[in-house]
Amino acid sequence: MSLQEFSGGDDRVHIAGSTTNGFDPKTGIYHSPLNLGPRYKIPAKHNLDTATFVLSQLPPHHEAESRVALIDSATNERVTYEQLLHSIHALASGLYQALGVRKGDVVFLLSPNSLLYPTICLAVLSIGAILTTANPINTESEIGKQVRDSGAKLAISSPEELHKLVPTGVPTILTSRPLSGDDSLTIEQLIEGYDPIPTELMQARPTQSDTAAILYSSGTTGTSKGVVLTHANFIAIITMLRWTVDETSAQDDVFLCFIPMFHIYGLAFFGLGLFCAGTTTVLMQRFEFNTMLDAIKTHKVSNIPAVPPVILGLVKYASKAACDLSSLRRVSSGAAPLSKELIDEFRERFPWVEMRPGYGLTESCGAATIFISDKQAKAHSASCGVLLPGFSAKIVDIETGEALPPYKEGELWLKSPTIMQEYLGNVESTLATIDSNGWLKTGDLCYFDEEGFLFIVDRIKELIKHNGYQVAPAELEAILLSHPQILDAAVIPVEDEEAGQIPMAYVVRAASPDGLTEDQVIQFVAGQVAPYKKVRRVDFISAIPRSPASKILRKELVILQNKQQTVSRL
Ligand SMILES: CC(C)(COP(=O)(O)OP(=O)(O)OC[C@H]1O[C@@H](n2cnc3c(N)ncnc32)[C@H](O)[C@@H]1OP(=O)(O)O)[C@@H](O)C(=O)NCCC(=O)NCCSC(=O)/C=C/c1ccc(O)cc1
Repeated sequence: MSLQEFSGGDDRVHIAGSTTNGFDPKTGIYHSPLNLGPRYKIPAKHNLDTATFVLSQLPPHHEAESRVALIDSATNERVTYEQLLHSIHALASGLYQALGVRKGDVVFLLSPNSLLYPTICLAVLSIGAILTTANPINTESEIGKQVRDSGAKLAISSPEELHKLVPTGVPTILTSRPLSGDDSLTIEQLIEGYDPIPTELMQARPTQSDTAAILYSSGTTGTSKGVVLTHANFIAIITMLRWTVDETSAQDDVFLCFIPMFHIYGLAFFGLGLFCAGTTTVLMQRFEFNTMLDAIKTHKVSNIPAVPPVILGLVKYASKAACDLSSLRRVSSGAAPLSKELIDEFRERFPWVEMRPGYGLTESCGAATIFISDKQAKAHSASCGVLLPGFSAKIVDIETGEALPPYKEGELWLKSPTIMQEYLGNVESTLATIDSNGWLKTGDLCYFDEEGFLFIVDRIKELIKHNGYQVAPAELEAILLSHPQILDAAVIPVEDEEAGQIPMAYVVRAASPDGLTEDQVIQFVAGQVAPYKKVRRVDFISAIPRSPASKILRKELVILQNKQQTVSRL
């Protein structure tokens, strides 16, 4: 969907910050009750890329010299806005001139969060190359699959993960020099060795309709899929983020980043978008609870985009630990469900901190809902806010396909200029996820109240959410079935207080009934997947329930599991 198509036809009167429900009973469509106002129009100019858009909004030169964009929480190293701008241009020039990276080439980035991460993202985007990112804890075979699927021409890797890229044969440069003294080319060398050349001098500039990134998500079905996001998608979400910072008076906040920038949540905030607002971010390379508490105190952190396990940790441990969280002003939450009980407990323990749950997907290029005021967030405690400006939604009856009014539960469908183009090379999944009118079927069971606040009830799609990361049961089942002693298998989510959910496998053993133990099954899967995807419990069963069409009836196994848990508690 182009921006031009999107901008037509909406003549309703919006009041910024208000929450009329925006529901049109004639069409069954919910419109955002918010608008961007005259200052923050999503740019319609076709010849515009994400990096140029972001860099045009950095603080002015006289401020950029001293204004700090990033601080490494471990080393206290700082990057000013001026240094950031210089590094991005120098790296873009190095990638273009020394390595011949051109518009449309896919660059695979494999690294934990680092001060250089945003520079790499913005440099890649500025020359029209396509960014694809991955979790550095993914296994060699998961990484190999993504390299092949995305068609990566070049990889950029942290030294620790290089060995996983070697078998792919893709030329790789390192983010920094390894301690071993390996003499591979590094990003640091490119930044030091190349003078910025104005991006306008480069041939074939990217436009809004070009692909900017391919981020891997499990989508509503099956295994990992490449979510194709355009520059138009990023420019739209960054415009909304910039607007959000103003609306919530967060310009002078000190942000803490531990959410990974290889996912859309971290990428949109910390890899790209927040620089437009001139804010300062304290960056943690790896998450560790006590290090986080120290960083909050040392750097007087005021704003944390977080995920539910971290909020649970704050509630359970921080209030008992001798730590100073007085600088905190706001904690938001995304990526996985946050219970009303936990939200209420958080507010009780940290009454000076605003708690703002949100909702978003990789397929919507990040956030789709927001709370503009704390008053609203408190009054609608189990909700994740109202639609962001420019978003429309439908609640669709799962049986009849009918668009439903407030308080009726159905599948949430979204439309906005941030919605992905497609799943890379997967027409079937794209057609199953985006309908012919551009509606994205989220796979989440939701309802709106009469004021336009969204409530997530359950997941229709069969994804497991472990620590805010997606785990696709089908991927684990395929691995289980490759074991010679496993006849059949199904994987379901089991609720877990700390991680949200853990993957549990039901396994039908082949021939010798005592041959295979729970631990052997767990180890077999653990050897092939990233740690967050590990099967953490196994139960043996005589047959997996399947529909006549042979589809696994996971709901039946979930009911069985719940019953077993109740029995074991008695
Ligand atoms: C901070 C968390 C919650 C916890 O970190 P952790 O404790 O280090 O755990 P990890 O999950 O990183 O690591 C899991 C496992 O990997 C292991 N590990 C760790 N680093 C290593 C290593 N380098 N080598 C090898 N093993 C290792 C680690 O030991 C552990 O192993 P195990 O004990 O077996 O579970 C971390 O899980 C985390 O950042 N989760 C968030 C994921 C996330 O951002 N998802 C977003 C998806 S996008 C989305 O949904 C968008 C929504 C959105 C919503 C609203 C909005 O407004 C906008 C957007």
